[in-house]
Formats: sequence, C-alpha cells, structure tokens
Amino acid sequence: MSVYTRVDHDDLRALLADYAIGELEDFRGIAAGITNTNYFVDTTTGRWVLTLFEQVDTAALPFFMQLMDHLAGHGVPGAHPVARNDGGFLSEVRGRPAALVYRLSGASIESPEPAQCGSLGGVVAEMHRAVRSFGLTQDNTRDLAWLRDARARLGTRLDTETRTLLDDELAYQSDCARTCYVDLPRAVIHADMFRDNVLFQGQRVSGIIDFYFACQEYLLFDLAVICNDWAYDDQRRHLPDHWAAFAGAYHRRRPLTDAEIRAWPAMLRAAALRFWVSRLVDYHFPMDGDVVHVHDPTPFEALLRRHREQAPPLIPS
Ligand SMILES: Nc1ncnc2c1ncn2[C@@H]1O[C@H](COP(=O)(O)OP(=O)(O)O)[C@@H](O)[C@H]1O
Ligand SMILES: N[C@@H](CCOP(=O)(O)O)C(=O)O
Repeated sequence: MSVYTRVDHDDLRALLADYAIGELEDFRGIAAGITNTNYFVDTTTGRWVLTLFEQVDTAALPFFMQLMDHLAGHGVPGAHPVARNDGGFLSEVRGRPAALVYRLSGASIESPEPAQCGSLGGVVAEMHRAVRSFGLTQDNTRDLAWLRDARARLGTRLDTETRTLLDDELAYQSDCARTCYVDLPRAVIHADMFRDNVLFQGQRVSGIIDFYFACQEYLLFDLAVICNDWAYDDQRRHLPDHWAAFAGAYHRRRPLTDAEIRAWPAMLRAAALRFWVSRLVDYHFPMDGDVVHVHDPTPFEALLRRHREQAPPLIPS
C-alpha cells in the first residue's frame, strides 16, 4: 500500500514528544507497500520511517521489534527500530500500534543484476546465522491453515479450473509437510523478501525492510520466495545467472543440506502458492484506504503451474 490511515502534524508532534529525535520538520505518506501505512518523517536530527500497523497481529509486534533490533546488533543491514524515552519500541497513533525505524539509505531495484543477487545471498545467509542466537519465536500467520481458510473464503469467486489447481496444490503441500519437509532446518525467517523489501547502494545491499511477516519457518522458504521474485523476469523466464549468484553466495556461508536440495521443487511451489493466494485475497477482499496498491495474483498462478511441470535446481551446477 499504501496509506490506510492519514496522520497530521498534531499526531506527529504528539508522537515525537515520546522520543529524543528532535522536532518535526517534514513528513509524507509512502505509496509503496501493501500491508501497513508508512510515512517518511524528517526531524531536526535525522530521517525516519513511521509505520502504523494495519493488518499485523498486534501480539506479534514486540517480536518484530526485538528481531529487527537483534539483527541490527549482529551486523545484518536492516530497518532498526528507534527506542522511545521509556525504552520501548511501540507507540500508538490514531488508535493504531505504531513504530519509528531509522530510514535506510539506498533504493530497491526492479531489475537487479547477478552481482546484486550475490550480495543479497551473503546477507540472507548472515541473517539465517544471526537468528540462531535470537530467543523469541512467532508462528507463521500465512501457514497452510491460513491458506485453507483463504481458499474457503474465496470459494465461488474462483472458476472451476482455478479451484481445482488450488485444491490440488493444498493437498500436495499438506503431504509435503508430513514427509519431505520434516527434516528441513527451521528458524526465524523474513518470509517476504521481495525486491521491494531490499535496498541497495550500488551493488551492495544497504538494508532489508518490512520484517512484519517474519516467523518460525523453513529457512528454505526464504530462498524460494527470493528465487520466485528475483530469478524470474516479467515473462516468467528463469534467470539462471541471477539465481546462481544468489545461491552460490548463500551456500558458501550457510551450506544447504541434502534434505533442502530434495525439498526444493516443492518449496518453490509452496512460496508461489502462498503469494498467489494472499494476492487473490487482497484482490477479492480489498481494504479501504487513501492510496491502496494491490498486486496482480496471476504471475504467481503462472509460476506455480510452471514449477509443477519443472523447477530449476537449488544449487546450479
Ligand atoms: N527503514 C526504511 N528505510 C527506508 N525506506 C523505507 C524503510 N521502511 C520502509 N521504507 C519505504 O517504504 C516502502 C513501504 O514499506 P514496507 O515496509 O514495504 O510497507 P508494507 O509493510 O506496507 O509492505 C518501502 O518500499 C520503502 O520505500
Ligand atoms: N510481497 C507481497 C506482498 C506483501 O506485502 P508487503 O508490501 O507488506 O511486502 C507480494 O508481493 O504479494
């Protein structure tokens, strides 16, 4: 999205009274994003991003804040929450839970080069290592149960062919959860590492943002999300050099296991299914807002169909 909730000068002045980051200079709504309301906020001491949480499970917010803080403390470049005067990270604005994070420099890249994918591979591996010492956990709110529930809500809005694909893939993924996924390493993952959630300065990652789907999951799921978004072009053609650069850099820092190599084709399907379904829900049940940005579900349906025919290898030879 998106700006679902409009804030004004008074809201921001009241908010900033709880932080030691100076006086308000400027602010503006951010059109990008889907889930939350975001504003750039400039003060006399620096530049920040204010997020008002719209659809996030509020009980999980302390987890997200602690995770971002933990990763920043372990050298993973990412959005870093600003502490309030009372030491907490969470505030309230217009009745919504809210947080201020440091505004990172750099910009997301629509058409990354292999070298940029390589930089990301190193950062994601470091992130997957850094979470080993993170003590908190959080369930995946977009798990199989959520997908099944979404399928029921979508019901007759989908045509018969689409429903058949969805039902068949849900059955396949339920089976995988009992079989080929059982031995996969799990930890806290980002779970939404699309190109718009990674900022670059030149060839190097300058920061990862939007940790609000982070959860305890298969590490391999992060890689599948990344492969589907970063290693396919607009016509859904695989970009083997992009994937080789990412996977090579990742594998050097966090060697992939045999179980992960075996589960890879199924996990690529799981990641395509997850975002196909959430985009279908956003499309058929849009939320109200000032500026709302909805992603097209069809590329993920096409990608899922493609992976069901043939998937690229996890580690290119
Ligand atoms: N810490 C940050 N530093 C710089 N830009 C940011 C930061 N956080 C968010 N943004 C900007 O805001 C946009 C939307 O943020 P995002 O967290 O992806 O929103 P949503 O949760 O709604 O998806 C991003 O695409 C980016 O341009
Ligand atoms: N990345 C997802 C949408 C999730 O919303 P976000 O804007 O919070 O990342 C997609 O592309 O479907």
